[in-house]
Amino acid sequence: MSLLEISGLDVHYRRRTGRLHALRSVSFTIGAGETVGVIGETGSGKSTLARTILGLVRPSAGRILLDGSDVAAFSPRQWRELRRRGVVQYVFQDPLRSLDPDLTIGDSLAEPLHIRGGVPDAGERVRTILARVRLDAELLDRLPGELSGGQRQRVAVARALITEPRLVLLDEPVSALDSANRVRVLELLKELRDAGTALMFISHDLGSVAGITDRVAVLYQGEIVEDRATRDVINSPEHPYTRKLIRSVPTLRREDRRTPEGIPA
Ligand SMILES: Nc1ncnc2c1ncn2[C@@H]1O[C@H](COP(=O)(O)OP(=O)(O)OP(=O)(O)O)[C@@H](O)[C@H]1O
Repeated sequence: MSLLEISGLDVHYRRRTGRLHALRSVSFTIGAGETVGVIGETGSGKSTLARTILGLVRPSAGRILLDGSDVAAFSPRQWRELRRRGVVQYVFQDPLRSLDPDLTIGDSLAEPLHIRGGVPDAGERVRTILARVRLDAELLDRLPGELSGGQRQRVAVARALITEPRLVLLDEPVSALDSANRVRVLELLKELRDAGTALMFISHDLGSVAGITDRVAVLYQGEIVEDRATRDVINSPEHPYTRKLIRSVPTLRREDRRTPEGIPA
């Protein structure tokens, strides 16, 4: 059974000018421990998909089976309970959105454990997770505003991991970082993947998810137009929109590759 199984998902937004059909009959799965990319240009519905999986947007139709439960039909109370268990976590592009500016890093990291309750060794877990993202324990007393952008994103990743989630949704997790920090955060996410956590990478840029994902789903105007192994999508894109996306990433273009190592795993 898949960890996440979405079928026939429709999302509408009400706007002054009428209803906007943001997701159209989206069906999509993520297996336990799988790493999947969702790519598409701005406005294609990527964040809407993530927000719907997190219970922040209510779908107008469809099913979202998370670990076997249909969360699309959950009441607010059931959602609170699900969040408390920390089965699904998320990391946004801007770490300041994931972190409370008035909480120290230590308190921010411990908060998901306190919300869940019954975790006696929270302090120890916080120090362990900080070491795992390779940050110094001296940062624990600082506020998010007193960290660099790269450090903040690593804290946001650590906070998402502290409840040992089975699925982490990552919305452009490295696009705001410089290249050194980008490499560090991607390495950390690869470790996570190798440890068996399922990851859903959202990005407008196929190039930034190609090296880390097993599969890629391409979202175009609210519809999934392609969903296959990353390597196949890059080597033989089926949809014209996917071909356009690939042409926009010079390092992925066939004619630019000189060695087999250039082909993303
Ligand atoms: N709360 C909202 N109310 C009304 N319309 C919305 C709302 N959120 C998103 N939309 C619209 O829904 C469509 C999909 O938006 P969404 O944010 O999911 O796209 P996206 O692919 O994540 O874009 P980006 O890459 O720019 O973040 C867009 O047309 C957007 O304007």
